[in-house]
Amino acid sequence: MTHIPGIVITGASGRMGQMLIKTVTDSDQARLVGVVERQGHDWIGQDVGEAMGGPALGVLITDDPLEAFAQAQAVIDFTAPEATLEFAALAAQARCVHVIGTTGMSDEQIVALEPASRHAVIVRAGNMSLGVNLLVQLTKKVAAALDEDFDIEVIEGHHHHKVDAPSGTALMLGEAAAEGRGVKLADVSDRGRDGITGARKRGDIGFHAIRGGDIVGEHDVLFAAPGERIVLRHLATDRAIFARGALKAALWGQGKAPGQYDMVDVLGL
Ligand SMILES: NC(=O)c1ccc[n+]([C@@H]2O[C@H](COP(=O)([O-])OP(=O)(O)OC[C@H]3O[C@@H](n4cnc5c(N)ncnc54)[C@H](O)[C@@H]3O)[C@@H](O)[C@H]2O)c1
Ligand SMILES: O=C(O)C1=N[C@H](C(=O)O)CCC1
Repeated sequence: MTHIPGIVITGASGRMGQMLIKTVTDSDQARLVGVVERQGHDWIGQDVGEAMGGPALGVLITDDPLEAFAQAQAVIDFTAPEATLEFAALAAQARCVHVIGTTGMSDEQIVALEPASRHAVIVRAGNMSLGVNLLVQLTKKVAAALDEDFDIEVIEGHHHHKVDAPSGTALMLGEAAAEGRGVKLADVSDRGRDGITGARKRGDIGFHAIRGGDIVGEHDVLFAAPGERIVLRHLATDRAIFARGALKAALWGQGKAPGQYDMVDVLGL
């Protein structure tokens, strides 16, 4: 019996799914024990290595998540909100650590994760990279140090396939800025201005989304005052940074008490 945790990757054919499969198979700290795709996908039943255009990995792609989770100690899930909710219940049933990278979840969907987190560890973050999670801490500090003479705007850019806006990362940065200022983001959030909007409201936190080409993920937090500006910036150039963070979270979660955690917990920031 090996103590190396067995990992299941959901959304196997996706941009992040394939990156996660590579990251787990390259690691000597984890074993790939299952991969899941949605029902009807043409990868179902194939060996995942061959489906990805490489050598066989001895792991067949399934559309039965519970069967896969039952063999595993952790599930790494970068899919879509409805799928993630279903996987949370099944991962809890299998007592697997559930690492959630999926973004675009509504407030109601986030609340709906609560029952699963009473039985299993959930680590959820809109961005699993070390750099962004450090930027979140910096944003909180800078926002706490400056007053409302500094207008805060979060500007993000992603590839043209991305379906949700603002990005999960932009929302993390907005939350951090609001927390630093001691306000609730919901009370000050101003998303994507268009038309005769009137002058900017003092204290608002603005969000803007660029979508184009193959941008992996770019985030600026702008603090703009009369006469000076500060820009905090993170540029992702390789999805491997998200996959490495997710694997770290899956390993960190082993043996932890059931509950909801984030990358600040995992990275000890
Ligand atoms: N937290 C982070 O660090 C981070 C980083 C990158 C992407 N993301 C998020 O991860 C998610 C996926 O991004 P992507 O670019 O890989 O998208 P993608 O569209 O390339 O991949 C999503 C995959 O999920 C699969 N899927 C959907 N429903 C499913 C179901 N019910 N069962 C099994 N598989 C299912 C799809 O078939 C697809 O293969 C998005 O929400 C994105 O914002 C988060
Ligand atoms: O490619 C994506 O989609 C990404 N999503 C996350 C977000 O919404 O912030 C992280 C960056 C890449």
